[in-house]
Amino acid sequence: MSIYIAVHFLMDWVYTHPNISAVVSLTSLLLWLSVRRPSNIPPNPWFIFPLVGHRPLLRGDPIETLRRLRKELGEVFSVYIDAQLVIVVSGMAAIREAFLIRGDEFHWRPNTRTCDLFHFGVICNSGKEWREQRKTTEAGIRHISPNIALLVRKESQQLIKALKDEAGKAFDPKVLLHSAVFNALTSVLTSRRMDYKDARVEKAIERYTENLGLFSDSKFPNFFPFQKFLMGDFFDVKFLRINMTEIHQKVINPVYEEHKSEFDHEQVLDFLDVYLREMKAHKNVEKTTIEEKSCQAVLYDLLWHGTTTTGATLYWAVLYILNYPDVAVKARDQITDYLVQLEERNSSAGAGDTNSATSKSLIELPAYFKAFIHEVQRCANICPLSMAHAVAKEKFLKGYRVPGDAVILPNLDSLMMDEDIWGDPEVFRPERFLNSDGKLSVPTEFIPFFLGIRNCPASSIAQNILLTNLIYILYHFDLEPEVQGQVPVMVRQKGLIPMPKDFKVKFMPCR
Ligand code: HEM
Repeated sequence: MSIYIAVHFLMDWVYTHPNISAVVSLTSLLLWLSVRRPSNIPPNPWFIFPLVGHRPLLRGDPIETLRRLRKELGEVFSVYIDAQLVIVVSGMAAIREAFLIRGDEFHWRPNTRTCDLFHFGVICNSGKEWREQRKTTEAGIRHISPNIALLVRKESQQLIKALKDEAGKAFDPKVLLHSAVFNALTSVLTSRRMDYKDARVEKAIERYTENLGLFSDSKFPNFFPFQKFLMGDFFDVKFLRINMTEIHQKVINPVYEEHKSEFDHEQVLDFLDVYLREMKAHKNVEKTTIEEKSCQAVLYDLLWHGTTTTGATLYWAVLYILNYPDVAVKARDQITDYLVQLEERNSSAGAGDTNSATSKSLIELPAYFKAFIHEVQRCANICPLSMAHAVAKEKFLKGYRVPGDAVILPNLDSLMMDEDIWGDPEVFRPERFLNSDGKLSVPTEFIPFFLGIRNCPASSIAQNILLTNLIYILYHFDLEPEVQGQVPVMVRQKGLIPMPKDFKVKFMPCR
């Protein structure tokens, strides 16, 4: 009887307040739409907040949360960030299946706002367009590979000079290390050297870092479907665009125009020359994306991603050297012996250049030093979620449905920091990469440059820059903390490329 009265009362109220009823019904429908989940998608935390999904769970340290969710939900799980379904793929078996064995299906990039902005280059492209850009990018990198070591070495010597200018002073080396990488990349890719004092270098680093922050920032509208229609710049999209335009105008376009006006078929020297040659070859090809704006966008991608990733790794390496002086001494002893041997070998062979640690094969480098670099990359773990992937249309992975509009994240953190693989993943211990004969031994799960058709196409350039700069830094300097006895703490900050908290260090020349 009481239910009958309540229903009757409700209907009466709806009848007399039609506007309020419509608003309440619409709001309820929207709330219901925002918490409903399609069937058979990978498991996700049962409680979902209306409109923001699982976003509140990811506040704090999102990587820590994903580690916990992996334990609770398994190797393929999902979370909702606002209205966007995000599928996280963890562990070697699932990562191999999706991105190596079925790489073609899982190579796509999601249709997010960020990818909209960057879609002419290689990083954010998919399908046929991506294949064209990727092929040309790989051809360009292959073409320059014989010269990489020499050019990188020259740039490293400039870095050592710049560090000697700061000798004995406590300073934050972040910008200088990123500039060193940026300069090495412009030199290798475009044959143009930029000086540390060139204002464009510092500006480019500043803009690249800001853009990375905007990408990483949780308020960025990638996952909010209605943001496109909002007025103003709530989500910093215009800010991101202005930054990109500035880098294009100050760095990319001038160097592109110079190359274009000087292009000589007979003298294809660097990456840009290779791209220009391909543009000529594709001149009469219908619907090709090998064109001017893509060339500029690819160069932007390489400089941006290359500088931020490799610069971050070097910054972490300096922090590890400060925190683990014994490891640094051991690595340096090996490097010193190695450089002496190389010098002797070169002088007995009559070679003019005796300082050419890296123009010789990097394979000859001492095992412990290489193990040190591997351990820096593992612990720095600078691409914990690699980059966002997608599928063109619905697929199944490990029995779960992967809808065409889902964002898919390869959880590289699940490999770099897995207790089952490393035993003590939180400990910095280069020896883990050495076998019982003292030779370098790298587990297959160590894939900082990812795997499959979408792996990092420039891992050889990145490794060269890392090894060469660290050889020279260890060889030329003792590193000391700003205040004797107070070593900077190793706190990981949030972000797409997690950086340590800013710190200061003294570079004390030892030769
Ligand atoms: C320590 C340094 C570096 C690390 C750890 C690193 C790691 C990665 C990873 C994990 C991916 C991801 C793939 C994905 O999930 O799609 C990637 C892609 C990429 N990397 Fe790197 N990278 C480094 C340095 C560089 C450098 C120096 C360059 C350029 C000179 C570069 C150019 C690229 C490009 C263009 C892609 C996109 C490839 C594609 O979408 O097909 N990387 N890198």
